Amino acid sequence: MTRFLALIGPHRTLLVFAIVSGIAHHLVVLASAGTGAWVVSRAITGQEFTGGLILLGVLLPFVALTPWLESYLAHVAAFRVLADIRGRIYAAFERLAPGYLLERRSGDLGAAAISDVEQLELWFAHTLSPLVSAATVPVAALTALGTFDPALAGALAPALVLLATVPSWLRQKAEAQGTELRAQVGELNAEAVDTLQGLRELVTSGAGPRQIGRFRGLEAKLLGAKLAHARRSGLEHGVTNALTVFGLLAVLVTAALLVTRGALDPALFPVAVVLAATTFAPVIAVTDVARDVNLVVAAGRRIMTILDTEPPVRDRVTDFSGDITPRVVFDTVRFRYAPALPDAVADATFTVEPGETVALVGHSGAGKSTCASLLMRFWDVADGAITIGGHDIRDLPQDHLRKLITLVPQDVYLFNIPLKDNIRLGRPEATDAEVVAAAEAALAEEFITGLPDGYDTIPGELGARLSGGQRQRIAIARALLKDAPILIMDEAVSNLDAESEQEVTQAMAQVRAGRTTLVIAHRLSTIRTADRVVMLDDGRTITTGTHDDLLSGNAGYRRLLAGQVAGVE
Ligand SMILES: Nc1ncnc2c1ncn2[C@@H]1O[C@H](COP(=O)(O)OP(=O)(O)OP(=O)(O)O)[C@@H](O)[C@H]1O
Repeated sequence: MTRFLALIGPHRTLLVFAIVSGIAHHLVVLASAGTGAWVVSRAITGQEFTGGLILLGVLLPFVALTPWLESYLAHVAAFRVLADIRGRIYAAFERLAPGYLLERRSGDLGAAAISDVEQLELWFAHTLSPLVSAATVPVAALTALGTFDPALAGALAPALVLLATVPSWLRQKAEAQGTELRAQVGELNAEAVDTLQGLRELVTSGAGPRQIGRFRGLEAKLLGAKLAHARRSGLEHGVTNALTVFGLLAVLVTAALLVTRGALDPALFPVAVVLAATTFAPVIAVTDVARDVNLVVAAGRRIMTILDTEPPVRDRVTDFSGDITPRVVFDTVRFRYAPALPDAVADATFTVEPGETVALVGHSGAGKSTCASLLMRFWDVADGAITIGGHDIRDLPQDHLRKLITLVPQDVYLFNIPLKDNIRLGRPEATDAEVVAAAEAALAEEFITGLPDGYDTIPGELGARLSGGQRQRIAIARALLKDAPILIMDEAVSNLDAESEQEVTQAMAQVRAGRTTLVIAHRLSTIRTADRVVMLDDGRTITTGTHDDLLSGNAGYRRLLAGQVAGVE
């Protein structure tokens, strides 16, 4: 929680004003309740009380104004801090992508960014200020009671002290419950996202009822965690109430004894009782929120785990200037995804000359996509080096590297924003005319203008309203617009119909022209048009050459292409 205090940063002043308003609120309530009781006792005993009434008149507007101010300022500060924390989480996602995100479920990460952060509102808007009030206001009340008679303060103090310690009695249990509950919420969220993403597969394979069963199981677990939380919270609530009554009774009895012995002015009797009653308010306010602080702690830990995770790659340099020749060299590159796993790339050695197209081929699992990821620096090589224009890519800032490279992936991701904005993703400042030119070159213009909303069409989540071939042409338009000198294309393995395939191939030829291109190729039509072919097997470069040379001289290559080339088996 202290780490979260450090995040308050620029919103500190707002929170300080909220806390001051909170203290003022409790003091004003204390003063007006005391004054009210004094006025009543003066009225009953037939004494003058006009001064008290005037004071009440002055105090009452502040009784309304100060809690409003406290709540408003604390919420403004809290919402701003939450927005800052979310910004940090999104930045962390970007820094950690894609390695860390592959290990975590996206629904669970979404829950951390949204509902865990939301949970922190309790701390910033509802706990901090009451905590300070609870620590200061009772001191003022005890001092006032002490001036009437020290025995009154002595009667009230034990209950107050005990009350303040209630949240710590079951702290360990509460923390474990909070951790369990927030983890269950994350799990349920992850399952919901997973189900929605795989809904088509669930429906077509008749696995819907099984999935509903899984949901019920998770719901039951969440319910169990919530009930455990509610039982402990209820117990603490009961104890708090009992201690409050005990404290009030102690003051009541002590005040009555003092009055009987003539040690306390009877007119102060109601004042003492009302003061004691009001003193409990800020302490109870804190114990009320403290019952749920375990959830805040758990949510905070989940958030901090994300913020504290080391990114898989770090910039060794922050600055780079100068031109780079787009010549890509893989020099005895070795890489594995985790220490316990075998090498995904064991010895990749090849060059892509400026403007040349190299097709990277190999059986499934040979390490083709890993090579592309290493070139994008999603991970750093374990041994060997990848250089661009003679510069080790680890000596280029990631921002700079990613400006040099465009990726056209297999599974094109389209955002649920207009197509024109999807196309200008890599160059947001591009004009509409430039977007149209890129779409034309990618052979996407015709189908886009044929849509009712044209370039303003929202493609649906993940581009669901477009065909596979259309999504690929949008990705190619994106790449053309970004205009990076190096292109990585991960060719889709999914079958396109002959017409779409031809259009995508033509569009690819446009975007490849003049660029250093590495194509992860599956189709013979693509491999044939490449200048050279690099064949990987088990993470190693086993041969390079032109398609024709390899076809005539390499049995492994022929086996790889068997079925795609007439006469090759
Ligand atoms: N994120 C990952 N974590 C762990 N292992 C991985 C990961 N991604 C790939 N691998 C493993 O690394 C090896 C190389 O995978 P890669 O995806 O690079 O092969 P590929 O040649 O691109 O295959 P395909 O043509 O099927 O896409 C495989 O054994 C694969 O199981």
